[in-house]
Amino acid sequence: MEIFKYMETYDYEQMVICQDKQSGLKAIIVIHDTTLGPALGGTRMWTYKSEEDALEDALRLARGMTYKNAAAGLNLGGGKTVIIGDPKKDKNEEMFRAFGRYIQGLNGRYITAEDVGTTVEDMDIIYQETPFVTGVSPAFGSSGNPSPVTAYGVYRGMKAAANEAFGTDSLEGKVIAVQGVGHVAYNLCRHLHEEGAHLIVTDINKEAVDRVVGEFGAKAVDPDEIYGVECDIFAPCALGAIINDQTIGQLKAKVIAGAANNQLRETRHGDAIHEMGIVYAPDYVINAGGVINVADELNGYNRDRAMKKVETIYDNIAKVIEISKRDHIPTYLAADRLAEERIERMRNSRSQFLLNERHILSSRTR
Ligand SMILES: NC(=O)c1ccc[n+]([C@@H]2O[C@H](COP(=O)([O-])OP(=O)(O)OC[C@H]3O[C@@H](n4cnc5c(N)ncnc54)[C@H](O)[C@@H]3O)[C@@H](O)[C@H]2O)c1
Ligand SMILES: CC(C)C[C@H](N)C(=O)O
Repeated sequence: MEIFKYMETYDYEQMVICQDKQSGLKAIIVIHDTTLGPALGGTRMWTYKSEEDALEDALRLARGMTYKNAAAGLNLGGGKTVIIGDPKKDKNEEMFRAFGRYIQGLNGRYITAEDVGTTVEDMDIIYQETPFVTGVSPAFGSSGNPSPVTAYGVYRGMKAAANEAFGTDSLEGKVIAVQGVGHVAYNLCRHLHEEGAHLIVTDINKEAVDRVVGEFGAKAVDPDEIYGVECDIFAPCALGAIINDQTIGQLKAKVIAGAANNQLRETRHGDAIHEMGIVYAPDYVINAGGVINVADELNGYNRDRAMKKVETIYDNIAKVIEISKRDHIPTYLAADRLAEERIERMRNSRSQFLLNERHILSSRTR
């Protein structure tokens, strides 16, 4: 990859390569845009096939956070970290302490939280080195694990998308295919089951599948089968790029609404599903519940206030669908316009992020 060319094309601000030999830390922090405020985005730990793959993931995810935070109406920019390694085998305390020191070195330009492969316990370790971390344990006055809140936001957004496709936002009796039943999707399945939906699920982790089969009466299928199952709604809740040339032709759903980041491999895949008449709830709009929740920590966490804002994901998805219909454009493009217009308006009234008291997580105890 020609890094500067890529960064220039999508207007990235900064990339930090972090290496700590003793702990084995190999991390890439990417700050995409701080027009709206400090870059808030989670830390993913994953076994990438190559450094190139890790770099590309970090870049794509960081830019996604800029759009997510802007579309959610947060005064935050976008950034993300990937740590190269196996979250089941390669973690140690020194690694997250070392990573915390790198974050501290950015002096508030980047604030982290959980993502795939990282946990509240990891955030607690980072917090020993820097206040610029959210999703820390409630014992510190924090909001804890963002996944259940993300799940609730996805559930609300799914209802808004269903309203467009089926003329009712009730999910009772709907068949919903869920790809990946990890932290977010387990909680999503609970909401869907409580509303009377029928679940078809898959995961590469058998234990995760067994849990939702046992608790919510879900039917399990193999990972490759999930795209082609007969269903009303497809909920991608694993990793990104799963709407692509290989999968689109298999899809039977009328709605795509799930938690995964970067679901479209390329924008042309968003055009294709639009032409097929599928109502697509743009990933970064529907999965903003977690970041809305952790962002509230910056004001001294208040769960009621955070949940009220998460409720607005229903309205945000409805608004994106309305713009899509009004302007005859796919929903992914409508969401991009919403986010870009907000950033542009703010860019004209202020430029770069400056640290002020509101961004210091002072309400917590150490
Ligand atoms: N956790 C959050 O609050 C949050 C917020 C916004 C977006 N997201 C996104 O939602 C997605 C899920 O996040 P999570 O926190 O639940 O992660 P997780 O790691 O707990 O769950 C992901 C699940 O997907 C499974 N999986 C991976 N590859 C798969 C495949 N090919 N087929 C089937 N299953 C597969 C994993 O085994 C795991 O159980 C991610 O894309 C994440 O970036 C998460
Ligand atoms: C909780 C958030 C800061 C990060 C989350 N993983 C997301 O992608 O939105």
